[in-house]
Amino acid sequence: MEVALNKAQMTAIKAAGIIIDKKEAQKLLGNEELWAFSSEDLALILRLLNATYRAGVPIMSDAKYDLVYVRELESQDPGNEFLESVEPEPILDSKTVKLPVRMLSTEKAYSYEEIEKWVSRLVKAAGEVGLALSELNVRVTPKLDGYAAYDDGERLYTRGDGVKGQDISRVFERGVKVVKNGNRGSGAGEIVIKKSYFDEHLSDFYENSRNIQASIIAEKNVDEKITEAIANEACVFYPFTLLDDWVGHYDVFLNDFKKVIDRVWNSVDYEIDGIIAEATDDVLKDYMGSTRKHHRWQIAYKVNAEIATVRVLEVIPQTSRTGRLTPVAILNPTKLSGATISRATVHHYGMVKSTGVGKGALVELVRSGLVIPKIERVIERVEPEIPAECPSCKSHVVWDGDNLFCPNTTECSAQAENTLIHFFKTLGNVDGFGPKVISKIYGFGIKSLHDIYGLDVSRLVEYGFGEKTAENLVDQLRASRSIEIDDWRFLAAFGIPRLGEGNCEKLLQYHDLTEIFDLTVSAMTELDGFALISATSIFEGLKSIRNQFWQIYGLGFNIKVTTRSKDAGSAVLDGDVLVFTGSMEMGKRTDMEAQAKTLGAKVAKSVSGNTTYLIAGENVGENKIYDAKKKGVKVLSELEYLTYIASKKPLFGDN
Ligand SMILES: NC(=O)c1ccc[n+]([C@@H]2O[C@H](COP(=O)([O-])OP(=O)(O)OC[C@H]3O[C@@H](n4cnc5c(N)ncnc54)[C@H](O)[C@@H]3O)[C@@H](O)[C@H]2O)c1
Ligand SMILES: [Zn+2]
Repeated sequence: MEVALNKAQMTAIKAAGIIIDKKEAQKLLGNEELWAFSSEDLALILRLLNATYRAGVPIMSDAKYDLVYVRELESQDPGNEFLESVEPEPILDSKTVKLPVRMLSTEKAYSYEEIEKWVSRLVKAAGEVGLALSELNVRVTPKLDGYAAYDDGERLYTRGDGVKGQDISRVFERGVKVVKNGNRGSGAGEIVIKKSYFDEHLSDFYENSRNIQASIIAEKNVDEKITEAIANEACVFYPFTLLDDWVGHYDVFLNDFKKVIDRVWNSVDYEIDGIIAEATDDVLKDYMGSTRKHHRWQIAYKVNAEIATVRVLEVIPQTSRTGRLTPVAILNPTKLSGATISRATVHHYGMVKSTGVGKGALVELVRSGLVIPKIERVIERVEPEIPAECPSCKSHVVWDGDNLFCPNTTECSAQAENTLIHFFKTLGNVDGFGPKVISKIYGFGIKSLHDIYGLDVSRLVEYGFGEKTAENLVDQLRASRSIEIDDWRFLAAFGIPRLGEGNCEKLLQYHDLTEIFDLTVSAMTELDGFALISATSIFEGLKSIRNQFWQIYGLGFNIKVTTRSKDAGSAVLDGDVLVFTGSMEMGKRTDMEAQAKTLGAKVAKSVSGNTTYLIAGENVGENKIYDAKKKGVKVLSELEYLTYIASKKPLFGDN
């Protein structure tokens, strides 16, 4: 196998303190005859893989890492240091600090039998510690596949090497919130990105969410798309205590294993890479303790992943609603984890070009659990075919970054049909207008939503639909207007770029549907969560659908209006940058900080030239005060601060 390491991967390897030159590293990684390696070399390869993975630029899938590489070292040298310790995270440009608690990895199980064995160890330990078996319960949660962190209320820490981590409190300063409006200080969790948001807004720009997590955590500036994702609460810190869970007796857990797993597996809209099962009894947990690598009372269950080598029959382009050409690889049908796979999408044409996926290429496919199969790597590349024209309208296609686009936004039938399909799919209240029906009526010249809503039974029969089907379709059109629909969903159905469901919901918290077409770009940027780039593109998008929108709106839909955000316009501390220090009389400092944020202030951890006020409670060192004053920052006592808020807050209004 050929492995070409890129610059980011080499940087990650160097940053992890591994001294190796690029050629040598490529040679090690390229040789798949693992049995021929010494255990030192295998451990070195694992360290290379780990360093790139933690930096957000992995070389291979987790499945292959776990099932091929780690397993090989386990069989050759089970006591190897690499296997016994927590796989280290890269050192960031931030302070290394001792962790308030040890943060460990988890033991892993890939089969029911391994879970059974773990449960029997719990049962044995329960006997030894005198816990009645009727009280032996298990908590099961989804295993979030994000970036591990620990929040003690003051700081946020990375896992580091499990004992010492790094202070990444800036993640909160960047606006990342605790999920579900949870409190600060709820312990271990993961920084994760909402899957649906990633697919809709980020997948064209980032290969995986790990790239994004890594840049949020690193010192470097995050780009606008990430800032927007943070503002939309699509990127959050998720403490494990807040996870929906299944808790029950160990017997039920074993007997209903599949049911429990299925339920937990589907309980969150975040990437997960398995489920976590753990004992709930504190005495038992204390008694069982941990190794240097994992807690004995906890285990991760991962669904067996499978890998297959497949020949590509051809790669065909498909034009999406936005004009982007998606490369679809048609494969020699192959059985993988119980399903027959005959196609897989490639990320974009840039990747087709760089990896050489085309007719006759040999690729490796991985399917892990319920995940859609992915082309893991290309074993034999070919000279790929890059389409010159749109498969639908034959327009000459153009590159934009890594993507090919059909520029014909007005007459490309693929774009138009997919736009119509998107409308009905987003409304989500009727299901008759899928790809087949849309494509058929489009062929008869029904090219707009307005045309569709003008259809009657006799016309549909003319187009070749049966009487029953035609009646049914007309009924559905009627139903789509009479069934109540949220205004944000209705707006999102028009498919304006950057105006997906999340942003529509946000926007309509501030303005009515009827007002948004008159919003200026600058008015939009003043709303929470709309940066300049998206505001501009939303403005253009709204302008371009304006007429069509009112035409459709005028047909009379049963629209439910979003309730206006209570604090719209009540950000009394807007523009203030506050730093709190010392112990407060009126409540916990963290609560005061949270309140200040809801009032629109930015809260920082240390005083800088940008700070508006330093709010000093009890027991604050002279130096701190002196320092702040020297920087020209005004110092307020707790009481002065509360008076300041009160003076800005309208007293009895609810606005
Ligand atoms: N692709 C690669 O090249 C590559 C390289 C290195 C590691 N990896 C992957 O990383 C894994 C090792 O990662 P790890 O050391 O983080 O160990 P792990 O996969 O066992 O995960 C342990 C972590 O799970 C997290 N977690 C998520 N949900 C949880 C929940 N509900 N309850 C409790 N904890 C939860 C915790 O933060 C904990 O630190 C490997 O098994 C492999 O899959 C891949
Ligand atoms: Zn086209």
